[in-house]
Amino acid sequence: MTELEREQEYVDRLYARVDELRAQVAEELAGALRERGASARDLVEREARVDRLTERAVALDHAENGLCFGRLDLADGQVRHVGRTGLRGPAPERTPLLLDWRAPGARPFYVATPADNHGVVRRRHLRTEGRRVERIEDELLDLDVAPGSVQLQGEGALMAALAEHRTGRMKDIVTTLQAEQDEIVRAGVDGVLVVQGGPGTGKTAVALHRAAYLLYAQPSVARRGVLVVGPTPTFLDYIEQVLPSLGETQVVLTTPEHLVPGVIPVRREEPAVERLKGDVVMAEVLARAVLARQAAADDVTITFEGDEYHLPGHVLQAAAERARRAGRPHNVARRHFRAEIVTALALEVVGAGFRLMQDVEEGLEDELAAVDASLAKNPDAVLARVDAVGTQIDGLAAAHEVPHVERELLADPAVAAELEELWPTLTPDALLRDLFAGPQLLTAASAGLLDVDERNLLRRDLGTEWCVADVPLLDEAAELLGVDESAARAREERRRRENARFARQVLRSNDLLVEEGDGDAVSAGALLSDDELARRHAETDRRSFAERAAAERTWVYGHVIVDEAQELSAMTWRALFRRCPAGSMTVVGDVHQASGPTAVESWEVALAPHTSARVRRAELTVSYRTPQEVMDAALPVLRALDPAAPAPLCARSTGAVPVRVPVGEEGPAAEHVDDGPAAEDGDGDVDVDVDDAAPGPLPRAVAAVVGRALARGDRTGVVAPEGRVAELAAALGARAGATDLRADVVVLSPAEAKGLEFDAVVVAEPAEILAAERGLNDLYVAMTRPTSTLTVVHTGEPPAVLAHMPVGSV
Ligand SMILES: Nc1ncnc2c1ncn2[C@@H]1O[C@H](COP(=O)(O)OP(=O)(O)OP(=O)(O)O)[C@@H](O)[C@H]1O
Repeated sequence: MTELEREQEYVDRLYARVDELRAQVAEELAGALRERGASARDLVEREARVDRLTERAVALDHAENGLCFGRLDLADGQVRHVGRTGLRGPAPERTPLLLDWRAPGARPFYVATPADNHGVVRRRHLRTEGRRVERIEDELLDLDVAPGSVQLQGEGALMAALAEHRTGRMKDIVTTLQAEQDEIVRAGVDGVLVVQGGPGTGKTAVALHRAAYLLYAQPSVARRGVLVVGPTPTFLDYIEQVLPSLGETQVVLTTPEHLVPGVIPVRREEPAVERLKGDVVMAEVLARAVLARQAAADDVTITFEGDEYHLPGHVLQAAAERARRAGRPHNVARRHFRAEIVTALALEVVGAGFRLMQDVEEGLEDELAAVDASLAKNPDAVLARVDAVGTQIDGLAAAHEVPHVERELLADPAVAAELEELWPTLTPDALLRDLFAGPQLLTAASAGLLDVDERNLLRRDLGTEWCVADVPLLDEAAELLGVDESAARAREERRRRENARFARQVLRSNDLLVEEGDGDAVSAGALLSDDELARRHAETDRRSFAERAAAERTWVYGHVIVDEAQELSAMTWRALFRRCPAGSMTVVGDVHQASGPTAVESWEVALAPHTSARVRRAELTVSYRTPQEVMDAALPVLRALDPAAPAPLCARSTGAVPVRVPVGEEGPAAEHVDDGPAAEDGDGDVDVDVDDAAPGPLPRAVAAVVGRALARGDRTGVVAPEGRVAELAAALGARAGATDLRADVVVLSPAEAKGLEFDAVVVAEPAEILAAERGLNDLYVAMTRPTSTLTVVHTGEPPAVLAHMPVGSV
């Protein structure tokens, strides 16, 4: 029997066990669903069991592909197979059959080297197709073991994975995770872990595997889930399969611009506006804007039942001060402010009535005239109050009156309107709209913080739709304003009681509940409290974890992962730390790829305001995407950005030297474009749906290069200056901008290309890319997207940073 056959036998055994478990789970699930249950508690337990079994069934399904991918032979003779999930044999032995890749025992699979072999003699990679073992490949790690005793087979699993054609969907790298990556994946959960690394060093892949690891290893993370923040929706589409393929679903994927549920920004603004809105100064402006809406008046006069009552400014200010105590947000503090003001008013009203009565008793003529006047205005109210206070008015009697008058005050629309004016209920939307559209509000909120030009940048009409940079401001505003949940809580309590009543009826009608004399619920052997009944019934929220978490702005996650983190503004960082106040985050990015208006050039700057968070740094140094030849071509761009930047090391070299294709007025001189090795059977002919009426020589040249890449079977990305994306896409018959990456050819701006990769990349008109605000960074991003070939197509002279590239024959 060959080694391959032996492994096949073992893998067959694993799949047989999976099938057995699946059947078992399915049977138990069916049984659980059929169960009627003797008691209401049984019902509760049954439901929990159904949830558990469903989760297990899903995990077993996810493990189907690539169930087992590794094996460790230890010096003590032990053999461990490593895979996507842990498996044990049947009870009572429960022999370990397969080790979950995240278990501590599997770690040597990723980190053992001949120099530090962690007790491993041999590491074996298994490449499977469905349930069939296609290939095995061994590494000998204990050099003291006689070389003849183990057989090394196959090419490096890593190289095979890296050389594969891309599919437009990121795959997990659980089978070939490298040691420096594994260290990051398994790093402790506390504090912020910043991972800096050049293009293609696996930052995204590692961050996602870290999410899977933490969900497996850290109960606190599993309870609250993980938030993954990526740069664009296209990027999220690109990575969305990775965590499910690792069996993890407790994850919410989002972009900074979709962080606030219900807010869908329609566009970006000028860089200067985005920069200003992203600056931390806006937190202060917003805080002041909220303060300005709280009892801003000096004195007020409130009319109630025809009489005027005066509230001096100092009374209002003192009440406002007390309401704001303990950092209560505006809409919560409002309740306290209102209560105090209403009491003050009620005392005024009662006091006025009391004085009136005294005056009446003293028989002062002019005061009688006042009573007459009052009666004339509102006879019922005055007589009612006189009645209530009676003849023996004193402080006590007046105090009894106060709650009654408070209720009357609150029910009076004019008083309610005055109170609302003094301290309005505000939504984030209203606060920001009023601020940006009202010159006075903005000037007051930003005095000493912003100058006139900056204020002008923020001005907009009341009805303008939200833009990307408004999102963290709306989040900040939501935090400052808070939600007064007292009414909702009261509603919830009513609903809870209603649920308990309903659950009781259901149980009674199913003969599961016997009512005892005192009204307590007694079921066969089990007592169920009202609370439990209500909870049991209320748990009808069948949304998935991700749906619930994503819908709740204030959801606190167990861990937050931020990709392309160098792009985030200070205001976005504040919004993210709110989603994980404990500051448990993995922040990955590359400061040399920083290109947006709010991007930072150092992690210290980005995280400085969050000094309470413990920050650790890690670095990834080897690029697994970018071949050496491509990195060499991009190196002058990196050096122009930062002469001291270390060039990422490359895991492989392809022999395909990137070329530039100059385009004259007439376009490429011939139909043939030599941009690297042609497909084996390719003759270099253009095989792309080129629009013959393509408007100019550049689109024609790009189309020619793309055609050649497609002929090689390469999934191709064209990265072009933003202003040319539509034109080039039209010429190529492709869809422009963020689109389905599974298409053969995609045309993107450098910003849209962030984090993505393609077999072949065509960079169009680099001089225009360089003309953007952070053009060098954009060009560096664009040039480092290919896994295989890079071609730069340009009109005119090449930019200096690309002049070194050899010219492709045209
Ligand atoms: N250990 C590995 N085994 C196999 N493939 C890997 C490994 N590490 C990274 N890769 C692959 O390298 C490519 C680049 O990875 P990834 O996108 O995570 O890099 P990145 O550092 O986020 O890049 P960028 O900064 O350009 O966004 C991906 O195709 C990824 O699957």
